[in-house]
Formats: sequence, structure tokens, C-alpha cells
Amino acid sequence: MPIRAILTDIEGTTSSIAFVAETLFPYARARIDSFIAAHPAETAAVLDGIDAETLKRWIDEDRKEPALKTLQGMIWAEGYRSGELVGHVYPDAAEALRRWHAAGMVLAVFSSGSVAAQKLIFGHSSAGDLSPLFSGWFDLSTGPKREAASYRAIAAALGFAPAEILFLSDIAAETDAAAAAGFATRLIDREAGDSFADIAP
Ligand SMILES: CSCCC(=O)C(=O)COP(=O)(O)O
Ligand SMILES: [Mg+2]
Repeated sequence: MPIRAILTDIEGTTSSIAFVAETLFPYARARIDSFIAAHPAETAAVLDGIDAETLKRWIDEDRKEPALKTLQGMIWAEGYRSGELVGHVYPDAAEALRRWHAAGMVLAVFSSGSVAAQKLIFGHSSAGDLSPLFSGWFDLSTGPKREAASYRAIAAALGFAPAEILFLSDIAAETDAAAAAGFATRLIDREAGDSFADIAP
């Protein structure tokens, strides 16, 4: 079956692990206390009793907890709007995403980062506003990234057969789960020099 849609991970795939770990995570960690104090009602609805110290520990442990991911997105929004944060996207990824979109490929994101955070990193990226290229945004509210059922749900939401979707990720457990759901997959190893320029869907 020909590939008609591309679903991509963010951290380690379109964007560097260093940007997430060394810029985004510290930015949110340093502002957790002040952000919760400034937005008590909004954050209480997200956190459901989770305290700031637990959130900081989860950041240090790189835990993919949905409440943390939602809060991080809320904090990062201020940084992107002020220009303090500029989303890192590899130039080859930006170029390929634009090319695939122009060729009629449907593009979508599946990341542990919240949908709001996904729209921010692509909307305020080093390559400009890439957000209009995407027509689907999926986060942990769809399901865990290492479970095949999540990918089946995404295929249904996008309206394609799993075999028509190519999933790109830097994590083998994620591409394995997508493959188990019937997706075409490509494991991206940026450390080894993998690039989106090599991908011909
Ligand atoms: C949306 S940018 C921040 C990404 C993030 O918080 C994260 O945990 C990365 O997860 P991914 O699933 O994109 O590897
Ligand atoms: Mg990743």
C-alpha cells in the first residue's frame, strides 16, 4: 500500500534531545512554583493534588506523566510568546515536512508532549511556523506511545489504513508498537547521522 500519511515523534526525531532536556525541561522546572502560584485555579484543574516537588522530581526522571506534560506546555507557552524559547527543529526535518506536505502527504504528530506543547514547538520553530503543515496532533491522551492500540486509534482518527501511515521515532519500543499495529516505520538515530532527507515515503 502506498504511504499517504506520516506520523512523527518530536524529541530525538524532528527535534534534538538536547533542546528538550537542556532548554525546555529546565525552563519549566525553574518556573513551576511561580506558575502554580500565579494560576491557582487553572493548575489545580490539571494537577489534581500533585505537588510542585513531585513535578520537579518527575522532570528530573523524565517521567511521561500526562499532568506534568500539560503543565509544562502551559509554562512553555509564556516562553515561546516572549521569544525566550524558539523550538528546535532539524533543518532536514523542516525541509522534508514542507516537501511532503506540498506533495499531498497528510502529516501528524504523536508525542509525549501535550498537543499544546506540540503546536508551540512547531509554531515557534527555528524554521518558522511549521504548524499549518500538520493536520493531526496526538499526545498521551490517545494512549501510551509503546502500545499498539494507540497507533490503531491514530490511524482511525486520521482515516487511513495503518499500512498507509509511516511512523518516525527515535525509540525502538515506539516503532515496534506502531509496526505491531500495521504501520510502516522508520527508526531515526540522529547520533548515527540519520536524516529526514534519506526518507522517501
Ligand atoms: C512537545 S516538545 C516537548 C516534548 C516532551 O515533553 C517530551 O517528553 C518528548 O517526548 P517525545 O514523545 O516527543 O519523544
Ligand atoms: Mg522521541
